Parts: sequence; C-alpha cells; structure tokens
Amino acid sequence: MTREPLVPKLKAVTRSLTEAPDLVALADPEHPLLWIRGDRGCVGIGETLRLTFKGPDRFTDAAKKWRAIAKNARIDDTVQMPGSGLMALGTFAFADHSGHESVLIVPRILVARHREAYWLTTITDITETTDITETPEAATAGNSPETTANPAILTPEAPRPWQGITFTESTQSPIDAYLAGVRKATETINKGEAEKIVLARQIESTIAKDADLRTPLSRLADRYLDCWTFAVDGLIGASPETLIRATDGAVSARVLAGTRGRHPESEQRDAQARDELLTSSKEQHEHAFAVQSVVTALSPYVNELHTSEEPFPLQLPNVWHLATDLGATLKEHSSALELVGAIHPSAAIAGTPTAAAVAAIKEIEPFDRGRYSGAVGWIDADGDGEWVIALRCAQLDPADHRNSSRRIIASAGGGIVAGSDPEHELRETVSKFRPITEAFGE
Ligand SMILES: C=C(O[C@H]1C=CC=C(C(=O)O)[C@@H]1O)C(=O)O
Repeated sequence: MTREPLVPKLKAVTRSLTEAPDLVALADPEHPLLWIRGDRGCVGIGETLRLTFKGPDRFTDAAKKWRAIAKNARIDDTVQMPGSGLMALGTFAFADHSGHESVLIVPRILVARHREAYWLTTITDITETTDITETPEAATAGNSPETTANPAILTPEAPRPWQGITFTESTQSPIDAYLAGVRKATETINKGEAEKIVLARQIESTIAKDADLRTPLSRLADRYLDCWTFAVDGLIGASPETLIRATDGAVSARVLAGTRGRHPESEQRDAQARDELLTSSKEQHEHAFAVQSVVTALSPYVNELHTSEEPFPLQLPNVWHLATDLGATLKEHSSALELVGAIHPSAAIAGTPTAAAVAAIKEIEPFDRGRYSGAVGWIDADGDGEWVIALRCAQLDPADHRNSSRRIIASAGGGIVAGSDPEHELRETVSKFRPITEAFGE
C-alpha cells in the first residue's frame, strides 16, 4: 500500500514591527529572496521549506500541496494583512516540459511592509517536534505582545562594492538565429497556422560568486517604480505585468502587449513613440490577443469582470507599453496559484492560438526559456497572493563551490504578428533588456 507523503507541519508567528525595515538591505547578498514595489513588499531570510515541481501539472500540484500545508499549519498572526502569517515565494518555469524546476520557498524569517504597516514572521517546521497535546496558547507563549521592537536580525550586512558586468549575445541564442526565427514565425502566421507568436532571445555574462546582488536589486526597485522587483531562487528582475493579484475574493491583473522604446534624448520623439503605439493597428491587434487570452482564462472563475475601456500607455523608464487593467470578484474560492495556472501561458508571452504558438516557440527558439516568461510571486495561507509574468529578468546559476563565478542569462522577447519586421523586433528586445543590463552594469 502506498502512503500519502507526509504534509509538513509549519508554525508561523507574525508580529508587528515598530520601525520600517529596509527590505532590500536585509536581503541575503548572494541568495536574495525579495519581492518589492515602492512601500510594499517582503524579504525572506533563511529557508524553512523548499517545494519543487516539474511538468505540465506544476501549477496545480503546487496549489494542491500548498493548500494542504496551509491547512496543516499552526498560525499565530496578530497583523492579519495579505501576506502575514504563513507565506511562500515562488517561481515557475514557462514550458510544460522545461528542464528547469519550479519552486515554492517558505523562508525562515519574513520581514514585510505594506505602506505604514510592518511585520516580522518566523516560520519553523514542527513536523517532528509537535506535541499533539500542545494548545495554540502554549505554542505561542513568549510571543504574546502585539508588537515587537525591531530585533537584531534586522541589522543589515554592510553593502559590498559593486563590479559592473556587461552582457554578450548568448552562445545558444545568436542574433542571426533570432532574426531567422522572426522570419520563420512570420511565415507560420502568413500560412494561417497562428496569429501571434512571442519569440525571445538571450544574452549572458558571468558574475563573481560573492557579488552583492542587493546593488542590482536596489537599482531595479528605485528605477522601476511601476514594476514588481523580485529575487527568487536566482531569478532577478522587475516585471510590469501582473498576472494575478488575489485578495479576499477580489482579483486584478494588468495585461501588457505592444511596445515602443523610450527616447529620453527628446521629449518630442518620446511623445511620438507613445502616439505611434496608441494609434498602430498592428500593436492594438497584438494587444487585443493578450487581453482576450486573460479574459477567456479567468471567466470561468469570476463574476463581474471589468477592463479599462481602451488600452492606455504605460510609461516605464525603458519602454512604452499598451496596457489594460482587469478587475473581478471570484465566484468561489480559488487560490492565486490556481488562477496563475489557468491563465498561463497568456498571449503576452506565448501567442494566439495558445497551442500553435507554444508549438512554434518550441520549434523555433533554440533554448529552454526556464523561468523567463513563467510566473513569479507569493502566496499566503488563505491562497491570496500576487504573481507577475517573469519578464525583464535574468537567471543566475546556483553558486558552485568549484567556481569563483556564476553564469547569468537574461531573456527578452516580443509578439510577432503579420507584418512584423525582424530588425524592429530586435531593437525592441534591446530596450526590454535595459532594466537588467543597466542594473548589473557599472
Ligand atoms: C515578452 C516580453 O514582453 C511581453 C510583455 C509586454 C509587451 C510585449 C510586446 O510588446 O511584445 C510582450 O508581449 C518580454 O519583455 O520579454
């Protein structure tokens, strides 16, 4: 008889902090676990549990496993905010058959802030140690005050000097192969086999094993204020595209597709780029596919789905995007991870129709995307959470004791539709790489 694997028993204790923590400064310099946007976010210190997933069912497996862990957990939370109590940060691979693992990480300590509310959560694995007669009161003894003065663990390590790196064309993704790929995708579209195919390319570099990754993270967080800056299991970036935010039965998303590079050298040229984007039927068409894919995927789960009437121009330091915001209420309780699984892969990162676009990506792109264009975010014990599409990001190899450096690969792509020009698409990827190339530069 096969037995169900044991569900770990976790204990989470959350208390308010009296002072605002500096989240980026508190991150582990070499293995940061961070999620931040302006005055909201969290940093994980240490690791209590790591769950890994692979294959086509990675989202549903993760949602199921997380639900069981949350149900089994002992939570003492005097803060009661989304993300307080038990929570995990995660990153999921793009492709069903990716060789890269998807993970959920439960930190040992989580320091978080939501505007003027700050808190600290300590999460321990009590699977082996639980005394079943223990009462909740006994379990939290010693943690009774509502507020904790900021403890010593909240003193960050001093920053180390930063040595900028430059990226070059990746050996597995040469520019010529990308340009040929765009032509091939256009042919596929012209033959009527797909309407939109999102193609990406990669650039790479190496970074000292002891590099202090808080420098690129603070640059991303300071410059990309409309993006979520993240670092989860070596995946670092700042994404503008919210796949799903779920809080107390309300859900929202921000769909992006359609791009123009910014022109900081000329206000007039910059405004022209924005206006071209807003009036281009090609970009509007590409955008509509992305919105439709999210609306179709979310519809079975929600009532009252609202979208902004017209796509609006989202201004980021590197690009203009066409953006549509969506809001809805959930019909029944579905966790943020279940919704991510339902929406992924949206037409913003795969294409239309989904199956044909995914097949074309597999055939044309000469590499495994890994977590790029997958999902990255967090989930709490109630199933609430925030997940973005892993864009404008780079994946670092794990630190290996035999090497003094780590490889880092950045990926960026764009939607190819009928009439797409390969050179234009290439320039668009250069603009999309800027958050990463500049954050890791001098
Ligand atoms: C695939 C990427 O961007 C997507 C999100 C926004 C705009 C996009 C576009 O205009 O093509 C892409 O769909 C990327 O940044 O690598």
